Amino acid sequence: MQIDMLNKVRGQNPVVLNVANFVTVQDVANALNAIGASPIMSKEVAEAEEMVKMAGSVTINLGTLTKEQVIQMRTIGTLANQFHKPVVLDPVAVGAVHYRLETALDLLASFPVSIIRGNAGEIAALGGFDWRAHGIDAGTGSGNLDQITKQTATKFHCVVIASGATDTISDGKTVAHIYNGTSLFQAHVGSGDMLSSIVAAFAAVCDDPYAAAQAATLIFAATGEKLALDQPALGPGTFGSHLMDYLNKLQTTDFDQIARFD
Ligand SMILES: Nc1ncnc2c1ncn2[C@@H]1O[C@H](COP(=O)(O)OP(=O)(O)O)[C@@H](O)[C@H]1O
Ligand SMILES: Cc1ncsc1CCOP(=O)(O)O
Ligand SMILES: [Mg+2]
Repeated sequence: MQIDMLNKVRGQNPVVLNVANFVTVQDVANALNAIGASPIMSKEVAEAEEMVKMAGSVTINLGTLTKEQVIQMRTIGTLANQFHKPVVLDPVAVGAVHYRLETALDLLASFPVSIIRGNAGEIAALGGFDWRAHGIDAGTGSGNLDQITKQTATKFHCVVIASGATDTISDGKTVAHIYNGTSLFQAHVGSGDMLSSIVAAFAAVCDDPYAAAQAATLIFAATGEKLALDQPALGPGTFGSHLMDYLNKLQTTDFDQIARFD
């Protein structure tokens, strides 16, 4: 586990281009900034080429998609591939809304992505597995998440992160798990979106998307866990603002005692 990748993010301050959703855009920008990356959001397709050239990586978040935005997503994804910039796809609610699933599959057929980061309901839907997603939330299913994550990674030739109480990560060959976290993440809308863009920040400074996915997922989940342990009185609102402080202040050594993964 390359926890010291956090220092590379802070040292290089990579620009992360985000096609964000309008619900959590500010959380995503602040979380990226706090951890040491440089966020930029864009809604205009005409600036796509300049934006992609400037960026170290790209996050495409389907959270509040429109037809116009899907054109922008396709343009940015294609350009990112052309300029060798890693793309992270966050397939918000594809497990619950058929239109979104069709759109996500269409985008994935148009350009390759380095990493897909979603909850279990979203990853199962992309992989074609049976699951009962619940809006933006993972919902319930009885499938084996190791198999679902691994086979979805194989299907799309990329790294897949299925986040949740345990985060399951696969490159299609092996499966890794992160056991850190806190249930307060579930109470704060935007936790998954922040994670996806932080994964992109790590992918910008590391040529190995599997290693970047594992390091980013561990650091995000363990940061929330340490915060919840240090300040047990926090609720969903205060957790969100304190999370920014912790993303900013924690050092790699702070994870020595707390990190749980295999
Ligand atoms: N029940 C839980 N217990 C601990 N951590 C959780 C739990 N659910 C989600 N997380 C953490 O919350 C973060 C966001 O993941 P998740 O909630 O699955 O995404 P989304 O918001 O897209 O559904 C991840 O870091 C994950 O580890
Ligand atoms: C509530 C909502 N509606 C559309 S996008 C969105 C935010 C999803 O955020 P997250 O997946 O990070 O919880
Ligand atoms: Mg989500």
